[in-house]
Amino acid sequence: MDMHMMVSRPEQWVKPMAAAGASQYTFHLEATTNPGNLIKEIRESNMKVGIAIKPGTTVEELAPWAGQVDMALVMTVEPGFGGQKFMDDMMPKVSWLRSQFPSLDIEVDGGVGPNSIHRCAEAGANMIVSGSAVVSSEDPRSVIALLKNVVMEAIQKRSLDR
Ligand SMILES: O=C(CO)[C@H](O)[C@H](O)COP(=O)(O)O
Repeated sequence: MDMHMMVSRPEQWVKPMAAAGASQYTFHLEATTNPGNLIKEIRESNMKVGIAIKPGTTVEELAPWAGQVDMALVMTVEPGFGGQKFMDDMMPKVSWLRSQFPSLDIEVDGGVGPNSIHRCAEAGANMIVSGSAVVSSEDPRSVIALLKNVVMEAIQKRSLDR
C-alpha cells in the first residue's frame, strides 16, 4: 500500500504508517527541509520511497533525489481536491525523468482520464492516479481498462525502441 502523504512535517508519520502496514511512503519535497534524512528514515522503516512535487516545483529540484527513490510523483493539478483540470504543461517533467531514469516508477496524479492518459503514457508515466474520470463514469471498469491499456502499450513501445 502506497501512502501519498500530502502533509506538512512528513517525518512524523513514517513510523505510524510503517506500523499500519504501508509498503511505500510518498512525501512532498516541498514539505521537508531534509529530504535525504527522510529517505533514510523511510528505508529504515522497510518501506519503499516516493517523492512528490507540486506543479510549481521544478524537476531540477527533484533531480538530486530521483536516483535514491523508488517513485517520483508529478502532480498534474494543485494538491487539494479531485475534479480539477489536467495540467498538460507538467508533461516535460515526466519526459525528462523518464529519459534520465529509465526504470524509475513515475506517477501522475490529477485530472487524469481518457482525454489525458495518452499524454501521460507517452511522456513516460507508468503509475496513474485517476479519481473523477473513473468514479463519474457509467462504466468505471472500461475506463480503468483503457487507462491500463494505454500505459501498457507505451511501456511496450519504449522497450522495443531501446
Ligand atoms: O487528490 C488529488 C489532488 O489533491 C487528486 O487530484 C485526486 O486524487 C485525483 O482525482 P482527479 O482524477 O479527480 O483529479
